[in-house]
Amino acid sequence: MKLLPVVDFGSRSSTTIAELDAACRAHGFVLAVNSGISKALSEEAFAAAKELFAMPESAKLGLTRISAATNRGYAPLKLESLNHARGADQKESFNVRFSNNDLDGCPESFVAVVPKLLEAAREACRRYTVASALALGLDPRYFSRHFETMEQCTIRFLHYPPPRGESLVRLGEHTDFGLFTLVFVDQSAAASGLQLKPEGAKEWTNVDGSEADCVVNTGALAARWTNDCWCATEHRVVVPDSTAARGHRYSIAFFFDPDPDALVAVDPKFCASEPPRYSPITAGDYLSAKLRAMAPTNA
Ligand SMILES: O=C(O)CCC(=O)C(=O)O
Ligand SMILES: [Fe+2]
Repeated sequence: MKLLPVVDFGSRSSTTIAELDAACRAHGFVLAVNSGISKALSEEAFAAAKELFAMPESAKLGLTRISAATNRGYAPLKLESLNHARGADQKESFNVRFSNNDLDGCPESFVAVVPKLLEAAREACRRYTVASALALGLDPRYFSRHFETMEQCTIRFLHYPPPRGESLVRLGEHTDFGLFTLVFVDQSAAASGLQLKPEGAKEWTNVDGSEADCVVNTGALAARWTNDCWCATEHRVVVPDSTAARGHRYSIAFFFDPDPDALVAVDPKFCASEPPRYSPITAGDYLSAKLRAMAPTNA
């Protein structure tokens, strides 16, 4: 596969917009620069996340625990499964949202960086929603108007410890749920291990995001709005080589999910040659169902 295009989130040039559209139609993955989340801030966030995950097990188990209803807090190793057929994911994580975070027991550095990241995420959302609406030939506010409260957006800090002779798949194949996701990977990891498989492809392709701020991928709600013109492509995280197998991998995923009352219905623009593939659903109903399915007990 051709290397992923590097998209400048601040640019509205016709070349950038056309590259974004072409990549999202082909597989839904691009690399971003000028995302709104600076290098210094992502480095500060990784340092804080490493401190959080290095806390003793007993302290981590005392942190607020994630549930499908809140989607905030700590998920211990192997609690969740993005792909049930494959078993538990080899990761622990901590989620924050735009309000009602309970950071009791988290390191000071973590408590300090969360509000900065949330503010930067708001800017990243503004930049990318406008760029993607333009790329699709839609009104510039087509998506951004559904990110007023940002209450369904989530920042997820992830830690994948060295695998203990188990599966080399760290995170099972899945598609993301929302409009789009930004993934930052700690650059000290020898190789990222993030892979994507476009529909119909037989092989997995490595995603190398080292030249950019982060990787951006299209989520299922963008696919629904565009009648699959923009793809929500399967991706996963594997242990890419023996050096990585001894290492810890850290990433931070920003999930941009529209406000709960946003009605996601296929836009007529994408129904010229075929009927809508999806019935309308609110972003609230869609995301709740997905989060319940990912939870360990389906509760
Ligand atoms: O950790 C990563 O690099 C990817 C995470 C991811 O795809 C997800 O959490 O949905
Ligand atoms: Fe994902």
